[in-house]
Amino acid sequence: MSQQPHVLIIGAGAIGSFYGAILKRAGCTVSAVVRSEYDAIRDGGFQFESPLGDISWRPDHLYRDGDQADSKPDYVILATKVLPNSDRAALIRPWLGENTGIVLIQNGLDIERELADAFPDNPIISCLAFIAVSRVAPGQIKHNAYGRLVMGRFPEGIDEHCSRLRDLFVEGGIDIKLTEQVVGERWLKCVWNTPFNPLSVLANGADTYTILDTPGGEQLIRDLMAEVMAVAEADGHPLPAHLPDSNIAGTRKMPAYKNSMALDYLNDRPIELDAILGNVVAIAHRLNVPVPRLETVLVTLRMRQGGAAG
Ligand SMILES: NC(=O)C1=CN([C@@H]2O[C@H](COP(=O)(O)OP(=O)(O)OC[C@H]3O[C@@H](n4cnc5c(N)ncnc54)[C@H](OP(=O)(O)O)[C@@H]3O)[C@@H](O)[C@H]2O)C=CC1
Ligand SMILES: CC(C)(CO)C(=O)C(=O)O
Repeated sequence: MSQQPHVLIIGAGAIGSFYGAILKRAGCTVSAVVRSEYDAIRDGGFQFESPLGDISWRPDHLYRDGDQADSKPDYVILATKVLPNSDRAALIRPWLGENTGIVLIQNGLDIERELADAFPDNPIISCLAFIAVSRVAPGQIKHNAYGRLVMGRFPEGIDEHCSRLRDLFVEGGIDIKLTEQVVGERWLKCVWNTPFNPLSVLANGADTYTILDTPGGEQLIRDLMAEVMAVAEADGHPLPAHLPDSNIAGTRKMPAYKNSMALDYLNDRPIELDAILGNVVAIAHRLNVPVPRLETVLVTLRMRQGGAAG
């Protein structure tokens, strides 16, 4: 691999453009595939408001889609939303060389398998983002806080692709945790996302304080967390019993916050219902773990979507 890797971001929205900015600061060549915001980004690049300072940047190469693929980057970072109608393998395929690392910075559970099956010879680096960042206008991004990534090779382990990428992110100013057990880390994060994200949509785009402070709200969150933890344990990833307490205490310490699914709902965009909730319920069914509350939330949201997500 060359001194300064070439990184391609596919789906450079809030997350993709943020981590692209970090890799640009680390001296990488960073290119981007963008869809609806192509013209704005071609004209003005990615403009940031961020506590990190001015991290605005312009992609070295800008593409509309894989038909324009003219290189095989060292890493392809996929940062689209995980939606049922999006063929993620098709988005990546045109850009893959023999040794290209596939990096997923996306929420959800069991979201890697489809890509591991499609590209068995390429390393898959699975990442969890702990950050609050959102698009406010075409090409304009507001980074509110945080930025830490947890990453590891899927299905397990840490290899040289992970370590190299970790070094680059650290050089760019981001805190990274490398993990041997990235699936366990996905479960850990889902204990927060699986209750909070869908509930915020049922509650009409509610923020974290509204959810926790509505009478019965915190208890509902705790009950949903307990169901997620029971599925995680049955799937071979037991989680610490104090997790609901520490998650809730941590959430109360942050300012009132609207998660990414609440923002999608409020902006009339599709929500990642299957990746964040549906896949957890599917695993529960496979392993015979009762999850009545998670099922209720899932089915109600599917009704709301007119059955489209079913
Ligand atoms: N934002 C946050 O704070 C956090 C987000 N996450 C997760 O990160 C992932 C990305 O989220 P986020 O960045 O917020 O989402 P955004 O909606 O901001 O960005 C997604 C990007 O993907 C693009 N895209 C979708 N399909 C295609 C396609 N076929 N070709 C090219 N581009 C495409 C979208 O373009 P278009 O505008 O055309 O739709 C958009 O630019 C999600 O899984 C989310 O759950 C995790 C932690 C925090
Ligand atoms: C954990 C959190 C809230 C970080 O932004 C997230 O993953 C989301 O917004 O979906």
